[in-house]
Amino acid sequence: MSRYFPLFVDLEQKKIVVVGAGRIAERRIQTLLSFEAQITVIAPEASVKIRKLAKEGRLHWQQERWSPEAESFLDGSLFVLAAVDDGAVNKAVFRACRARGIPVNCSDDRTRCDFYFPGIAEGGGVTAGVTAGGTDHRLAREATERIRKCLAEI
Ligand SMILES: C[C@@]1(CC(=O)O)C2=NC(=C\c3[nH]c(c(CCC(=O)O)c3CC(=O)O)Cc3[nH]c(c(CC(=O)O)c3CCC(=O)O)/C=C3\N/C(=C\2)[C@@H](CCC(=O)O)[C@]3(C)CC(=O)O)/[C@H]1CCC(=O)O
Ligand SMILES: NC(=O)c1ccc[n+]([C@@H]2O[C@H](COP(=O)([O-])OP(=O)(O)OC[C@H]3O[C@@H](n4cnc5c(N)ncnc54)[C@H](O)[C@@H]3O)[C@@H](O)[C@H]2O)c1
Repeated sequence: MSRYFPLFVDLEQKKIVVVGAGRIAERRIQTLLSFEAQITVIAPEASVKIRKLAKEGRLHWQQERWSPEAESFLDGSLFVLAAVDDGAVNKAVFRACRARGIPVNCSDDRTRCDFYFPGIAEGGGVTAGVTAGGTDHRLAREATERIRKCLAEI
């Protein structure tokens, strides 16, 4: 696999579908909301925080399991995150996105990621996205923290 290119994208008003509403989905949704994305979550159960965001109208929670019928929710999305605690479901989401030409990230399998979710460091008017090339999330976290400290001094 070649190195992934760091692209900086305007997410304001862009539809993003997240399948799964647990710990990983919640962390990533909070990040994406801070970039003004329009989130649709598909999951039968959701974390307390995601339920609260849905109640406040800050995202749309489609309370159902992934199924072939749910595929219609993918239409018009800029990209999709699959963060279900069941590899078979993440794989099914991956296939549905590939069939539609929608970039997809499976949080349980680096080989099923058209893009990686980065560590994000911001400060002094700078936004940095950090990846260790998909091979080492601990290294990505450590580098992100170091860059955060660096940007705090700018
Ligand atoms: C950077 C960060 C962003 C974020 O997630 O926000 C991130 N992972 C983070 C944390 C983290 N990841 C994992 C744990 C729990 C285990 C532990 O504690 O060790 C924790 C800790 C936690 O969750 O606290 C496990 C894990 N991660 C991946 C797999 C699957 C695989 O490797 O195939 C598995 C095994 C899952 C399983 O076993 O089922 C895959 C990916 N994780 C990535 C990003 C992508 C690029 C990574 C890179 O650049 O190299 C990539 C490749 C794809 C993607 O998901 O985009 C964030 C750290 C920064 C921060 O916290 O600030
Ligand atoms: N990439 C990363 O950084 C990283 C880190 C840790 C774990 N993971 C992986 O991410 C995935 C999610 O982990 P988590 O800790 O958020 O899990 P979790 O148990 O907290 O949440 C799982 C979510 O999936 C939903 N779900 C279950 N079946 C579903 C279905 N059929 N259709 C739609 N939604 C369904 C549940 O309702 C729940 O909201 C796991 O595969 C885990 O291995 C990735």
